[in-house]
Order: sequence, then C-alpha cells, then structure tokens
Amino acid sequence: MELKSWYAEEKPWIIAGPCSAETEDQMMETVEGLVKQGFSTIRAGVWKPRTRPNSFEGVGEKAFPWIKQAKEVFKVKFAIEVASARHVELALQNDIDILWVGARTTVNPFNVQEIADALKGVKDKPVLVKNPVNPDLNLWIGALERIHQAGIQKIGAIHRGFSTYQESIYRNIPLWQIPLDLKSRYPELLLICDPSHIAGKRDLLFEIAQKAMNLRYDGLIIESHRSPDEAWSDAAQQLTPANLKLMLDKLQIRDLTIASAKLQNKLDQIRDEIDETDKELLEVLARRFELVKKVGNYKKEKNVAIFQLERWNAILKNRPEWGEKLQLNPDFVKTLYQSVHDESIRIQTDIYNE
Ligand SMILES: C=C(O[C@@H]1C=C(C(=O)O)C=C[C@H]1O)C(=O)O
Repeated sequence: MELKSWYAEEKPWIIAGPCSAETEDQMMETVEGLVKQGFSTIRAGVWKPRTRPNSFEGVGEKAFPWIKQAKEVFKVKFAIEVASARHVELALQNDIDILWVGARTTVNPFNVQEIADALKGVKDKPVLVKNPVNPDLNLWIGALERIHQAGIQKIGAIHRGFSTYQESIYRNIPLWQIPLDLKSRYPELLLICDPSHIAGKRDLLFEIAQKAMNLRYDGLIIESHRSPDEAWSDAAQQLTPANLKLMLDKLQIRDLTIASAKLQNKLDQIRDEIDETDKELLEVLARRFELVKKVGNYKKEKNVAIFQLERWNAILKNRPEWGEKLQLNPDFVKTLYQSVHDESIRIQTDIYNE
C-alpha cells in the first residue's frame, strides 16, 4: 500500500463534528463553532448504522444540501461514512471530500468489496477504514487492501475500539495492541484514533486521545455538537466545539523534530510499545484480582475454605495449555500462575481477617 505521502495536514490531523447531521441549523451552528475554534475538517453521519431498530438512523440524503452550504460558507472539508455502493455514489455526486468505512461494514468483505467497486476510477478521494467491530487485524487489513486495490491511493485506518460483552469502562475496548500491530506492519499507513467511540463518555476522551498521541497516531476523529446533551445520537460522548478545543489544547504532543529523531530509533519505538502493553497487562491483572476479591467475599459469607484444590488443579492444568496455543512456554505460564495464586490467597486471607 502506498501510504502517508498523500497526507500533509497539520499534526495531529483533527476531524471533528457531530455524530449525525440532524437539521440545517444544527449543522451550520456546529460547523461555525468548529471553524471558530480552528478546525477545518468536519465529520458528520448522514446514514447511521444503529445497534437496535427504532433509534435515529440518520437523516440521509437530506443532509447533502446542508453540507454543501456549510462547505461554501465556512470553506471546510467534509468526511462522511459510506456503507454501500449507493452511499458512495451519492457522496461522490455531492462532492464529499473524505469517505470512511464504518466498523460494522469492515467486518463484511462483501460490503467492503461493493464499496471498493463503487470507488473504481475515483483515485483521488481519501478513504479511511475503521477497524472491524471484532478484534480481527486481518479483516481490517483485508478491507484496506480491497479499497486500495480499487485504485484509491489516499488511504488511512481509524481505530475506534472493539465490541465486547465483558463489562468495561469503555464503550468499545481499545485493545491497543491491534492498531499497534497494524502500525508495525505498515509504518507508513495513516492511523487515526476515534476516542469518541472508544470512550462512549466525555470524561474518558482526554486520556484516550493522549494515549493515541503517545503512540504516535497521526490524528483524531472526535464528535462535537453545538449542544451535546441534545444530540439525537451519542449524546454522552460529544463535546461542544469550545470544549473540544480546550481538551485538545491540554494534549501533550511531542515536538515533531524530536518525534521523528526518536522515530529513527527503532529500539525506543519498540520499548514504547512494550510500555503500553505492560500497562494493559497490569490492567488485566487488576481485573482478575477484583474477581478474586468477589470470590473471597462470597466464600467468607458462605464459610467456605480459601484454598480450593480442585479449582486450582484445573487452572494449573489448562492455563499452560492455553498459553502454549499463544506460543508461550508452559513452564513459564505455570510459574506465573503459581505466583498469581499466592497473591489470590493473600488477598482472600486479608478479606477473611477483616
Ligand atoms: C479465586 C478463588 O480462590 C483461590 C484462588 C484461585 C485463583 O486465583 O484462581 C483459585 C482457587 C482458590 O484456591 C476460587 O476459589 O475461585
């Protein structure tokens, strides 16, 4: 894939705008607010794939005259999501500047191919591909390849997190390792983070955006609405243009020259990735010990012994086997779990002694 050369925007490249285009008024006022804060690439959902029926599914084609007006008045570029050949056709007819393929589309190679076919001969339009909702790097790469093979040269990836059934503080768990693997394989691929969809709520946006900057993402796509609480979709995760600016101003972004000097230092780059992976490892461990505490409290209530031989034997048998499937040395996994188990016993003993 030919990659970042097409992209010469400011660093980081910020794409900001409402989750959905709702009304002419909402669009014009939001874009005006964003332009006042210095933003010039606007996002807006025209068609919205929603999890459940009877939610607001976007205003559809009605939004195009509003977009046209906003482009003329404020001299901005517009990015929208496309999920079918028809969407692509309409986006091109209506002079949309940047297209993105959403996470629910990336999962389906038939859909992606349909979009790719509709893009044949277009070439110059930037197309960004969101990660699939499920944590499958190859599916993400496959979608990027399909778009690229259609002749699109200006291509990029958006990391928006992954769906999960497990309880999480995130709306979509970030699993940073996956976009980092993508970055390792295609160091020149434009990589943008979507903190809004990872966070699902305002108060997590900053830390996610900062992490993306620490990991040298090229940009952020963030939802912003003139009055977020009244938004017809994703109300909890949008910011006013002014608050978006305040948040972005707090981000620490390394000086470009140091960043690129450092980038040459492959070792530093890999160590950064190790740091981030270790943070995740510790988060997972902390989650495990929270569960161990729950078991401890329950056992205390029911007056059950702390040490459970059968359960422990089962763990000691299958964890090394699980590890082996991930190319981990079973002896190492066994030792690791012995240490984890010791800590579980210590934690539960504390609970019993409380
Ligand atoms: C968590 C428990 O308590 C202890 C700790 C275990 C663990 O860390 O996985 C397993 C068995 C018990 O010896 C439990 O009983 O499940």
